[in-house]
Amino acid sequence: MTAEPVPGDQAGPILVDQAVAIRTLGLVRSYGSGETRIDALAGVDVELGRGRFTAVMGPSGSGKSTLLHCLAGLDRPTGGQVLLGDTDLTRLDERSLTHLRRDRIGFVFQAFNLVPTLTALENITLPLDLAGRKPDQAWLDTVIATVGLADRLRHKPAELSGGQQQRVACARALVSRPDVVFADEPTGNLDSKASADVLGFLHRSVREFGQTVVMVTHDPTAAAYADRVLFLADGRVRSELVDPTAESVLELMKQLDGTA
Ligand SMILES: Nc1ncnc2c1ncn2[C@@H]1O[C@H](COP(=O)(O)OP(=O)(O)OP(=O)(O)O)[C@@H](O)[C@H]1O
Repeated sequence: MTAEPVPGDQAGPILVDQAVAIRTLGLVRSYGSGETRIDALAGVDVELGRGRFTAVMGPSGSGKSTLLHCLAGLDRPTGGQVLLGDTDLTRLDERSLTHLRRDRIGFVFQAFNLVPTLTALENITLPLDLAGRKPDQAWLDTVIATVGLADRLRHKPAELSGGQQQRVACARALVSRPDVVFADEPTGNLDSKASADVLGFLHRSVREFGQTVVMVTHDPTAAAYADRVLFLADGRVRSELVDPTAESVLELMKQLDGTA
């Protein structure tokens, strides 16, 4: 592990652990003010490992999506810091944040979010096209082969099944080799076979390509694909499991429910 100071940090140098892809310090996201104020995140300190698959779970309203959106630079926290490597997202202006999302972050959403008028291949290469970058052909071929879409590349999203569409979205997220891929309920709209395909692919991207993946899910079976599961409650990290199984996740969910 090597460490280096974070440039420009007012509270003094923070050591950056190179094994950590992204970390938060005292992360707060509040909505509203006065009596109607809601702290969606009420002080979250987490370190998410590089080349690791982390799942985020917790009851509805516990802050999972808010955390994911703050980590991915899609939402602005009201307090604390988000450090992607040595970049503090909370200090970036909108333009820099847009570039950071384009160049260093990949997304997979529950609703696939593909462009309907583009083919599967055009959807996959869209982030690179928008950035004016040429795809690394060997890497593109590897990603397409891994998601098993080689014979579907000329199809438009409406001609693909939900599972195939989500595999296109996964390939699109990976093709620029982002620092982190964020997946928000990626299997929420899929049947169990298609879910297993998508989760298997995310898992392989971590194991074989060293990708860092952070996924929000309600499903213990999905969480079991991760290396680590964080459990949120009331905007805070309440507990965690390393090397989870569906059974150990379910068991901890029951315990946490009982003590809520
Ligand atoms: N734009 C907003 N304005 C006001 N309150 C919000 C907003 N977005 C989220 N919240 C509130 O913040 C809290 C956390 O919401 P969040 O969507 O992060 O929870 P979640 O754990 O992802 O829930 P779910 O599992 O239902 O998707 C909730 O109480 C929610 O109502």
